[in-house]
Amino acid sequence: MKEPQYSCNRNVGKTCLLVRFKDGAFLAGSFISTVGIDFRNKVMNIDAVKVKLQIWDTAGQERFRSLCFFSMTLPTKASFDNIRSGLLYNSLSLSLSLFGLQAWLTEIHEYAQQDVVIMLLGNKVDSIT
Ligand SMILES: Nc1nc2c(ncn2[C@@H]2O[C@H](COP(=O)(O)OP(=O)(O)OP(=O)(O)O)[C@@H](O)[C@H]2O)c(=O)[nH]1
Repeated sequence: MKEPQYSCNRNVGKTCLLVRFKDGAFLAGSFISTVGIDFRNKVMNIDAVKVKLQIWDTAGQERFRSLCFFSMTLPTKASFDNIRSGLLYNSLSLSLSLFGLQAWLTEIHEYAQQDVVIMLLGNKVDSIT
């Protein structure tokens, strides 16, 4: 199962949430932007069946966006064709991070399968002022 991860803006916490999900750790402090795209695998037991999740962590920065889409459209196994679901992130502490979601939705619907499942996640709930 391929489970990519999308977002609209940088610095909303995509990598942190992914690391937390995979390793149970939180990356506090210094922050390094994702360049292009990154992958992480996690094997889970669901109803006694072993399922391998492949989660893609995309770049939030506009200047790395074309690299990210280039990687996704390469004619390899890791391509848009294999996308089963997408996670759209926004930071609840930054109302601006909602802008740009439409662009990601358009890309997903253009390239991914018709029945792709999309989930909207709100992060940084602790930083709402
Ligand atoms: N307060 C708070 N900070 C967070 C939370 N999640 C992540 N951060 C911080 O937000 C910063 C950015 O986190 P990343 O996970 O690198 O963000 P990203 O969306 O992957 O960034 P790009 O790769 O540039 O798109 C880091 O300094 C994290 O420590 C959260 O839930 N609360």
